[in-house]
Amino acid sequence: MTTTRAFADEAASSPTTPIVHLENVGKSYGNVHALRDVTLAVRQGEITCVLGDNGAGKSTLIKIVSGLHDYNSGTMSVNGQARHFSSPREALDSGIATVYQDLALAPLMSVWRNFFLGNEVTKGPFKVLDTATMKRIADEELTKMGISIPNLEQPVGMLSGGQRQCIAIARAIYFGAKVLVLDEPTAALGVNQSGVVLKYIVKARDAGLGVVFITHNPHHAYLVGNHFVVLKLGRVALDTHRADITLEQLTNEMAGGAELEALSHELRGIDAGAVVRPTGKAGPIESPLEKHD
Ligand SMILES: Nc1ncnc2c1ncn2[C@@H]1O[C@H](COP(=O)(O)OP(=O)(O)OP(=O)(O)O)[C@@H](O)[C@H]1O
Repeated sequence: MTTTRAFADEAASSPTTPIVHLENVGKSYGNVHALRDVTLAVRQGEITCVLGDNGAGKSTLIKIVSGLHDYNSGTMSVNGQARHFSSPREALDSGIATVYQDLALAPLMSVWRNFFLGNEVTKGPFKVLDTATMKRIADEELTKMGISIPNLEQPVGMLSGGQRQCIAIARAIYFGAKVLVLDEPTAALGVNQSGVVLKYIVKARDAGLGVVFITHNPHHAYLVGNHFVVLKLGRVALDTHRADITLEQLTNEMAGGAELEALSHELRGIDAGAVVRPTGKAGPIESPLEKHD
């Protein structure tokens, strides 16, 4: 039967050593510098929120940590050992599980099949799929996490986006992830579903995992985060802990307080209510249905 994955470097970690530590990491795509001198410590039992606007470098950071891309400079250590992953499988074997927003699960497969996808339980000399065991474990594990899915035979494509994220999180925890990287898990969700997903992010943290929560939403980050890192144009613009920042300050940092001030200065004098017609003259827009003699 499939058991929890073993981690070769586990003994090297201590509660104070970051599980994943990026130090002055840089990544370029040709002459585009996606990341420069990025330092980030991910610790067990903490939710590290990585925030940033479009193009800040969040996806590039995920790709490095999850083994999709290598970095060009600096160091990434996992449990105290410098690593260059050459595949996502290597990252997974080191305990780093990444849940992507859209690619978390296979939509046409059932809940229990998805739970075991890539880690199927087999039995006997011919390695026949042990369906009964997989269904039982999936049911037990989802129940343990408080995830209520009435029918595990249902294709996951029929579930809500929030439920799919929760199943992917439960699966990563069951298969022994030490670090859970979540790529904008609440970006496509409404308020209620976001709340459910945030609850399971906290459960993952409370189960002792180091969670990396990538988001551009400071409100979601502040609801659950212990540690906040804001990326801007590939650099770390802020690295702070919950005790040292308020939601208002974090929101302001994300909104680019200084940039917004400069923009509002530039926009002063522009009449936001004005309508510019194709002729260039301001005035009310004529309805296309209006009759002209
Ligand atoms: N494969 C690539 N080739 C060239 N440039 C890239 C590539 N991937 C990303 N970039 C560039 O690197 C920078 C960082 O991009 P990245 O996708 O990491 O940012 P992001 O914070 O995830 O943005 P978004 O929220 O829009 O996805 C951007 O300038 C982007 O155009």
